[in-house]
Amino acid sequence: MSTPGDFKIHATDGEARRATLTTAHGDIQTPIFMPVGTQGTVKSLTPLDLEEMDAQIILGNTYHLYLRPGDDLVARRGGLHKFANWKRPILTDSGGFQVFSLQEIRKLSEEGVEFRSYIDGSKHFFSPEKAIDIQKNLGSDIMMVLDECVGYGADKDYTNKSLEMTTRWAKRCRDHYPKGSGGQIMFGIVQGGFYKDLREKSLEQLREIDFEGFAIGGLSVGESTKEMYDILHHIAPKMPSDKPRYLMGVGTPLDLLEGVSAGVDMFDCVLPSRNARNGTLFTSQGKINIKRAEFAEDDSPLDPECGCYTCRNFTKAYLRHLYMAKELLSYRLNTYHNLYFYLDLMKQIRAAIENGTFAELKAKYEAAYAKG
Ligand SMILES: Nc1nc2cc3nc(NCCc4ccc(CCO)cc4)[nH]c3cc2c(=O)[nH]1
Ligand SMILES: [Zn+2]
Repeated sequence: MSTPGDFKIHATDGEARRATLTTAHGDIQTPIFMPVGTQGTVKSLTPLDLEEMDAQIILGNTYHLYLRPGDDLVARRGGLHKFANWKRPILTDSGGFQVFSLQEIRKLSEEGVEFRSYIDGSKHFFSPEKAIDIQKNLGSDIMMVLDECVGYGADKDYTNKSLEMTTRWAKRCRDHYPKGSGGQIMFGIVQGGFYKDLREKSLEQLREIDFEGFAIGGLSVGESTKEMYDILHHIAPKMPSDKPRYLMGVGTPLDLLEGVSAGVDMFDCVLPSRNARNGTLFTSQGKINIKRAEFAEDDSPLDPECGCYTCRNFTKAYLRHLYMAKELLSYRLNTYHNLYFYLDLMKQIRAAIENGTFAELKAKYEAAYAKG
């Protein structure tokens, strides 16, 4: 009988790992991409759509669900799985990043963070314990600790003090929900900004705490791709090799391939769903924007190599028309394709690690996406 948090590595190819992570709502095959369902829904898609494209796990958000409809309301309805009718695993972010990135007005102290609701301006306070209680109410399979994600360009002294508080908060989160006290598992979050020594310090402090997995936070915050990859390759291989490694908020198709090559197992990003809504679509030949006039009478599918519902049933001409007409179906068909593309890329990555051809797969996409 496997236990939530069990992590079994089946194959490696360089630093890349092919593994299985056990959660209370089923096993997850990694490397994995997690579609973002901030408010308990992946915008414009149904759970059936997500199951059809083999989404194994989706991401929800403590900050948003706490403010609306309320984590207590969700708990009274049996938790987020029941409320949203999603039977597979859910990971919830702790809200740290959202408070720091969405809120101008907020007060940070050792106790936690005070902020105002973006909905009605009411005042709220997240302590580490409160952030865990909300995730307990939501019933997510993987909980994230409350952390401070320092902004891009934060100086070394501030970054150092911040990571030390994030470690103290991480300990408080773990103590508030000890390992094995329920079916939900908990990940620590490595901070340290763009300072390699501080990244190592954050990791050394966190690995003392018994988390089922570790995330890399503080990236995808406005830095260049080179700066992200530099930190990524420095810290990912140093993270516990027997536990899942999750790179938060990342990224483009090339970022996913780079992350896997550095030893990362889990990813989430709003990019595929958000870009779908502005007509930017990912294909095996690179990125295209469907609103371009050249597609007005193009009767070919979006991506001839894609097996998704959108590519099997509609032409670029029709998808362009829907976009220009601001039809709701444009969101749905574009989102369906982009997420299918990301999930299929991860499926190709898993197979490539199993048969030792990951480098070739990475080179293929680097060529297709070279123009950025
Ligand atoms: N708890 C926690 N959560 C995080 C979430 C993050 N998400 C990101 N980046 C997402 C950035 C991002 C935002 C929007 C778009 C689409 C439009 O361009 C793409 C990426 N970085 C992140 C860092 C943290 C972090 O340290 N701690
Ligand atoms: Zn498609």
